[in-house]
Amino acid sequence: MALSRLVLTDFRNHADAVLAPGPGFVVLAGENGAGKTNVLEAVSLLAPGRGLRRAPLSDMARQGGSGGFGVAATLPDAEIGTGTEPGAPDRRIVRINGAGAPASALAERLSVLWLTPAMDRIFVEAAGERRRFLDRLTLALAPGHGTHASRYEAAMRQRNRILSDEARPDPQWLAALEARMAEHGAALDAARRDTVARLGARLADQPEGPFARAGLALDGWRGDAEALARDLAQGRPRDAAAGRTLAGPHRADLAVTHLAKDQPAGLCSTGEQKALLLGIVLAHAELVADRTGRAPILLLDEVAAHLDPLRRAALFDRLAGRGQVWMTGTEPELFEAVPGGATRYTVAGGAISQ
Ligand SMILES: Nc1ncnc2c1ncn2[C@@H]1O[C@H](COP(=O)(O)OP(=O)(O)OP(=O)(O)O)[C@@H](O)[C@H]1O
Repeated sequence: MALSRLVLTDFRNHADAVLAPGPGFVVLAGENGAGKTNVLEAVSLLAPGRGLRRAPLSDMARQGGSGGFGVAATLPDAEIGTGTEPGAPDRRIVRINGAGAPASALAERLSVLWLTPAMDRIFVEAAGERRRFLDRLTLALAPGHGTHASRYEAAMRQRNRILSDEARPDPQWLAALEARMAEHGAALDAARRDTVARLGARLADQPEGPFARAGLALDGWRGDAEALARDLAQGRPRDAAAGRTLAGPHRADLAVTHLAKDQPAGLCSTGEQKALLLGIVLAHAELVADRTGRAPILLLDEVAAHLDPLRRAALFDRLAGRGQVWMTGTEPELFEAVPGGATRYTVAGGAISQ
């Protein structure tokens, strides 16, 4: 799976950029603030969700531009695009082959996965970051995952509102919402467990190399739809008092262990944590490629700069021939060991040249 053409219109600091990358490595080099991460962010918006910065859409339209933005790409079998219109900076538009589509439909077209410097703290932050990471991994294996997540959350928001606002909430209304949460919540939980199990098995099979092997487990609520519906019904008074739903798959956490050291990832050094993340992402990319026949697009923001030359060469080796891999760095020299056939761009002040 690779983009053969990417067009940015008024996206961040790129007024009008057209890229025609090859199917393998795509290297973006340039000074701080040149607009390299912006290009990766644009690609990340071609998947469902808020992209790699999780920024509001209204931040993305170029200052001094039309007020809207566009990101369009050509895939082997489709033209896809997303953006906003000048008068509606918060409303996301998605098009597939020229027709309007929900953002969730993008997951059926391509998988995009990223590693950014902001993810360096994922193992010491609150569970939400790790859960989001796991959900992105899961989405690449189960495209319906995003729809289950949004339906679960929509039903939960309604239930929370009724429990907090109504003195005597209608039990039938609550039961209907809880049934919806149970259906989608159980599907969410099952898909996450499946991802953790498959990815865990793949990581366990790998030799201890330059990227640390991670052990994975899903912590938190577990059960089936029936159990979840029962737990929610019993938890009404508790949730009404708290003003939110205190138990369920929306509270799950991905527990990661450094296998060789038998240590929780949160206690590992920053470099070790980065190596764990990289190991998970690489194993996941291979798993997705084997299972779906299409390698995810990988966006590695400033990853090369944090690796010593040996690990850097090992990274390029491992990624060679595994689909489209976008990498950024301030120095072109960081990418000298990238095998031939890479598309190399220089980014400067929002202008991209080859
Ligand atoms: N909506 C916007 N309109 C115009 N420019 C923007 C917008 N949003 C961000 N920028 C600019 O984009 C630039 C940052 O780009 P980006 O994060 O891609 O840099 P980078 O090349 O990855 O840099 P670094 O190496 O420091 O990570 C900044 O100069 C910022 O001011």
